Amino acid sequence: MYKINEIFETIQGEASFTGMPSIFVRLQGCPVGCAWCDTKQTWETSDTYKVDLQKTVEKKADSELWADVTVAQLLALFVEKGYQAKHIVITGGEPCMYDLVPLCEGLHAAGYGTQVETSGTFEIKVPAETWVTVSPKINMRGGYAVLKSAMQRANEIKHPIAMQRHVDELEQLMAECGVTPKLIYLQPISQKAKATQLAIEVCKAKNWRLSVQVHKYLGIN
Ligand SMILES: C[S@@+](CC[C@H](N)C(=O)[O-])C[C@H]1O[C@@H](n2cnc3c(N)ncnc32)[C@H](O)[C@@H]1O
Ligand SMILES: Nc1nc2[nH]cc(C(=O)O)c2c(=O)[nH]1
Ligand code: SF4
Ligand SMILES: [Mg+2]
Repeated sequence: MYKINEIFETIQGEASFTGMPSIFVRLQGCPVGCAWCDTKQTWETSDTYKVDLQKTVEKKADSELWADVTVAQLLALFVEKGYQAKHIVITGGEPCMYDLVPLCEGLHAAGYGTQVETSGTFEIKVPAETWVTVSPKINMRGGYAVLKSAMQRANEIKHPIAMQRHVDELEQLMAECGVTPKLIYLQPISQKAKATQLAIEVCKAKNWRLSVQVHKYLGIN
């Protein structure tokens, strides 16, 4: 069983898979507490907010309602909804609070590809084929050993920034971990003009990439 906050089909709006039709599976629960988090409704897993799967699918606005769902139920739902996307983005909340191997293996067996969005604060339990996007939450939780193994497993790094300090922290983390990722994205926090300008300048200077949360500019999920 996985606690699910919402499921929807959309266009991936961040990092390497930007533009890819995707089914998003947003898991409930995150103890990390980033001040600028855009999905705070996923933090709590209190039973008070437990509902049926159908209610999480019908959501018109963000809410803390969540449902317990099996992999088989999820696959049946994708068919029932007529979703065409073959790329599944597992996000949250913090999806790596869960063992994602059964979920990803079930999805792969049904012909889907998988991507996981994680903060690197929990051990990443996914099959080798899963694309892992690490958005490292530095000094937040989980400790250095966990974050280091996440940095080593990452297929891409996506780092939200608003000020130079955030860039410095990322560089220090990569140096300490001894990793030089091929794909490093800077993502301006909350479409702020100053953050966007800084991200553009740093990307040019360091030959990194920009990720601008395209879905927010389009006003879609
Ligand atoms: C909501 S998080 C969920 C997955 C996981 N907990 C994580 O932090 O990677 C998905 C992505 O959105 C980023 N994010 C969250 N709030 C943001 C904001 N206000 N502006 C830009 N990116 C944000 C996170 O850093 C992460 O890359
Ligand atoms: N379109 C779209 N792309 C996304 N990429 C990462 C998202 C997330 O919330 O993890 C997200 C999201 O919520 N919507
Ligand atoms: S780790 Fe991800 S979901 Fe959790 S508070 Fe930070 S951005 Fe939000
Ligand atoms: Mg989002």
